Amino acid sequence: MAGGLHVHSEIGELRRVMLHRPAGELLNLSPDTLGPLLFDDIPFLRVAQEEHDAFAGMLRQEGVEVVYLEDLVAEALDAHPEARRAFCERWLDESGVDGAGVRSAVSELLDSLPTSRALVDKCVEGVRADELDLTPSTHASLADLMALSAGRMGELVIDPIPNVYFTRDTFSVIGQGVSHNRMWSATRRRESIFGDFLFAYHPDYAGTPSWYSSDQPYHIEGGDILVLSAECVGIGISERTQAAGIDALAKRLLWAEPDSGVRRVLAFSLPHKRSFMHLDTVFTQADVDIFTVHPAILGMLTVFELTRGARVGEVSIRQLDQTLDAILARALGLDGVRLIKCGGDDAIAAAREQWNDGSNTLAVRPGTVMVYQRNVVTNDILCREGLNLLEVPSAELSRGRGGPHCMSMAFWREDL
Ligand SMILES: NC(=[NH2+])NCCC[C@H](N)C(=O)O
Repeated sequence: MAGGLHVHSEIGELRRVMLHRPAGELLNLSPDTLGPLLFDDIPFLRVAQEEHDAFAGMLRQEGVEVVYLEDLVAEALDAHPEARRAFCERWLDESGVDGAGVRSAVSELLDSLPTSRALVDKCVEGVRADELDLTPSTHASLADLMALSAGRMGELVIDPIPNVYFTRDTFSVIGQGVSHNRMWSATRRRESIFGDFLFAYHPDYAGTPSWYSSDQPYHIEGGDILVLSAECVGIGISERTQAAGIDALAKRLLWAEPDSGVRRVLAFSLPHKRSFMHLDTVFTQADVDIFTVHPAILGMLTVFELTRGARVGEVSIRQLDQTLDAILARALGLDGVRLIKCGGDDAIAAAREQWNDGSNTLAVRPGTVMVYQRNVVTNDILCREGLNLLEVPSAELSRGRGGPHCMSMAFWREDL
């Protein structure tokens, strides 16, 4: 296995995966900022890190190479020191620092950091006013004064980016290329900077074909993208992923030069609400012919198929009227697939365990899946259906509203 990317399924033997270890950014969450920062509670960092280390350790135990986003971005900046300034400027531009005085104080803080890795960590963590070296020029404008009046109480001048540990979402590996996604929420938009610099400058990843770029106008989030096979990609039309974004991504995948290999995009229309946040929160693939699903979506998904149109660059669209299992079976070239319901037939367990990502499984190979330990009802059912479960401790990680699939981006899977 060389550098680069190779993902043609959701379940082929996982060889390399990218994570982010949650860190100081979670300490910069406060009750007042939880809503806009897309958290429902404040995780206890030390335990969240222990759980995350357990997750990474279990992956390694299965023979998977674990790489960390923060290391890759730092390596990219080390390989191209001239890119460090552009990286800082873009992060400052997108961080909403309007006053020139505060901006230059933050810039100095960034410049004082000894390593690229410390820089990346700081950018994720956010900046408190009491970390800045304040001079008279820092108070030169109204914008500076307003930014700092909060700061006197030790508050944040720049918000943290606490959702980085959901590495599934900001860019998506499809085949040998990558979709640089434009995120739906303001809090997650700066995450794109990391992927953009990684794929521009990292020695192992520069030159990777791009299927979508984060400066396009329509949002797409990676949790909505499932690589069902080398020829077929499933994408959720959701609160997070706009239909127009899928039009653009599908067109590129279907007609890209060099060829992406994708011949069919299935678009699944989801209700626009938080419990159905992404396609991977309502179903994920666990084995060649097994999916775990949120029972509430059965019978209510509208599915469209996008394929090459008659002329170069054209896309033809048709609505599929079969049931979800029939659509998935056809997409995978199988006679049938089994859909295992999160929570079984118990509506309360289904809703509760769904909320804690009960159907957000990460396959390390066909039939062996990582799941959150806390979803005992669903896990019991998955076991009885013959799946091999690797249970990730999840009391704290789950507070960010994402499970093993959301917390990982597959970089390399063996072909099935
Ligand atoms: N692929 C996923 N389901 N990711 C979950 C992301 C959770 C995160 N708090 C957000 O709201 O964006």
